[in-house]
Amino acid sequence: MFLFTGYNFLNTNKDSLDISIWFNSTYSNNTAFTEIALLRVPRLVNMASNAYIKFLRGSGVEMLLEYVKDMPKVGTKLKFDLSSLLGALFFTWIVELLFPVVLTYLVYEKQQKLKIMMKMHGLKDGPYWMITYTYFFALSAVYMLLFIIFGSVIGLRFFTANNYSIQIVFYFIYINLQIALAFFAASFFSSVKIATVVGYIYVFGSGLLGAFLLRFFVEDNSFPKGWIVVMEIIPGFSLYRGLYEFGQYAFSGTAMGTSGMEWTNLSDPVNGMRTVLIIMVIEWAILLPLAFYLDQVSSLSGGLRKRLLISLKCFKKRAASFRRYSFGRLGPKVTIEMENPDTTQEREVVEQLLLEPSANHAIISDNLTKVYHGKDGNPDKLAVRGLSLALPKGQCFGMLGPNGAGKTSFISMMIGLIPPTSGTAYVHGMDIRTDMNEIYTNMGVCPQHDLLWETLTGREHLLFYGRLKNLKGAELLKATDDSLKSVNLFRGGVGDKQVGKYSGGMKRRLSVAISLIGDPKVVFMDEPSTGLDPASRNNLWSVVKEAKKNRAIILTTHSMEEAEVLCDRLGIFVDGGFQCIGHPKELKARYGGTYVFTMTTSSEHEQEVEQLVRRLSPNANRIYHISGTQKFELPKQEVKIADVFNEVESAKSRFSIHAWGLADTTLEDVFIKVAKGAQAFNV
Ligand SMILES: Nc1ncnc2c1ncn2[C@@H]1O[C@H](COP(=O)(O)OP(=O)(O)OP(=O)(O)O)[C@@H](O)[C@H]1O
Repeated sequence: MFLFTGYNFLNTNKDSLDISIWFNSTYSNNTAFTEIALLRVPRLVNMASNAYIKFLRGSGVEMLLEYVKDMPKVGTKLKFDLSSLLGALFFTWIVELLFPVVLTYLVYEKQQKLKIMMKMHGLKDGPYWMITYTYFFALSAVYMLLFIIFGSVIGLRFFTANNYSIQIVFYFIYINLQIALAFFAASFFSSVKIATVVGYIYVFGSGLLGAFLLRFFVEDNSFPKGWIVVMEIIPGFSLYRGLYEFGQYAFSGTAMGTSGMEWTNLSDPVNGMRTVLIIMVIEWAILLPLAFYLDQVSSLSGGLRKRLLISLKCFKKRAASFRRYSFGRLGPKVTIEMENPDTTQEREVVEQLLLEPSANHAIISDNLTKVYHGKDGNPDKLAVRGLSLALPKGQCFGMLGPNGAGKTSFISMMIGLIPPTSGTAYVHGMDIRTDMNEIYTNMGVCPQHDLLWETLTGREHLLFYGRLKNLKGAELLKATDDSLKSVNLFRGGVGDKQVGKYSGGMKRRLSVAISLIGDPKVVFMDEPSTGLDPASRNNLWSVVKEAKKNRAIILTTHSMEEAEVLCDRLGIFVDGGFQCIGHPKELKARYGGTYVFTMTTSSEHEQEVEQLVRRLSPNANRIYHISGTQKFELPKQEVKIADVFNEVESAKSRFSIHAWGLADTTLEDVFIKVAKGAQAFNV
């Protein structure tokens, strides 16, 4: 830096010194500024004072105290733009704040399985990405626009000095890169909490490192420029560098009285903006397809794991479609000791259907198997053992089974939530391993746990899923109203309340309505009536009864009553396989060829009760006995109901009977018998 100074000694008599000093500065480098320092001029005054003393007292005299007096000057307004100095770090943080917002939203949809739910109802990957990307782009664009407008309105040179078109191009490219980065990062997270923490650490970390590390290297002329470019590959750093350049040009403009960055300045050797723009465009073009690909193959998405190698997938798809319906069963046959006759019969039907396809069958499960691989030294768990099932249209099939039997695992494979370990299933002839996207367009799902957006209303959910099922205009509005009415969410504007304010039962009914909207031909319902009060449950049953007329429904339930009311066929599922399959009445007849006789007396008459039962039925079997209450199974062929009444009447005259009853076998009795037989109650 050069300092030019002019002295005009106006009066130098013995009494007073009158002097004018002019000063100005240049920059050390005439290609562009490198640094700007505030000028300090007391030295000039001291030099003039020294010269005056020497003039009066001789050249040997020296003024002892130097630098004590500031330069007298006229009052000026300090032109100092704080934003230009602080800007880079502060504005990096402001711009980057959108990153954790986008990331958290994407991971939330994945964690809550909302994304897979949307896919299950027919939303394809392409439109999902386009809609989500456009939404975040619009959000970011509005945010950045307000950022520029606000900064300009309050007059910060950081915004007003630099050419607006450069700023707009820079922010446009950066927000695209930031969204692509969020999509990319979302593939690696399955927990919203962790994603949020990591997102904010990235924002603050990259800003601070940019300000204290990158900036240091940028300003150090000896640091290799190539390394700076490598560092700027990190999007937070490229953002920092761009904002740093805006700040530098705006601030130098302040000092020099010129404007900030113009397009022509992009070719300045010290201006890193052009490199940053190029890096960001290339990175965006790489990150976006990479994120899409990772989303497809990532198992963390909670969805069906796609084949990692696309070529392998294509090969398998071709092979599978070639084998479909021609080679019979796929996958290794699971050996099941002493397979029961119902299962064997169902397996044979499936094999026949694979050889001679029938358009009448909506669902064919062929030897479907699921093994959960044990982690941390735990053994593998065979959750579904080579399940074969053929379900014609218009039938509601019920899966009953104790907890942990494998019902949810079976449904999850059928709806694409988890991949089968071996075997497969066909939905209207389409393979669940390869054609899930096509299957989704004709499938309705009511999952075990409600997958709903807390902030949307019930009606909005139905409108959204209705649109996914290609309903439009008046047809969509009618279907939505009908759906809300059918599940009792129409009256009193309940359907227009946010789902976050719904009770558990209301959410359940909405989930059922969603599974049926758009007339899907195959519907899976996992414990649909869980948590419903009796009135709502009855209402739901009539909805399902109506719905099953022209579609195939598979439902899992723990309610025998529900199974009996709704299902045309039942399978009792124990320890990964069916123990029996049949119509509820048929199962009751088969497994329940007995009446259940119950009598409660005082304890001293228990013996007499047992004798009474033996007289009625010599082969009666006592199944329950506790403090005076006994329960017996009486083979139907040995017992006449009239005899039972006569015996009880005559017993009443001999001892006191507190209560008694005779009941036909219920489905619950069948269930307990079958499940007990399979020794499944150790779960
Ligand atoms: N992700 C998993 N990893 C390991 N084991 C699992 C996993 N999911 C389920 N299991 C095990 O597989 C078996 C079947 O579970 P599943 O949830 O399919 O049973 P379910 O019949 O639906 O039970 P419920 O009626 O309680 O919902 C259980 O023993 C369960 O512990």
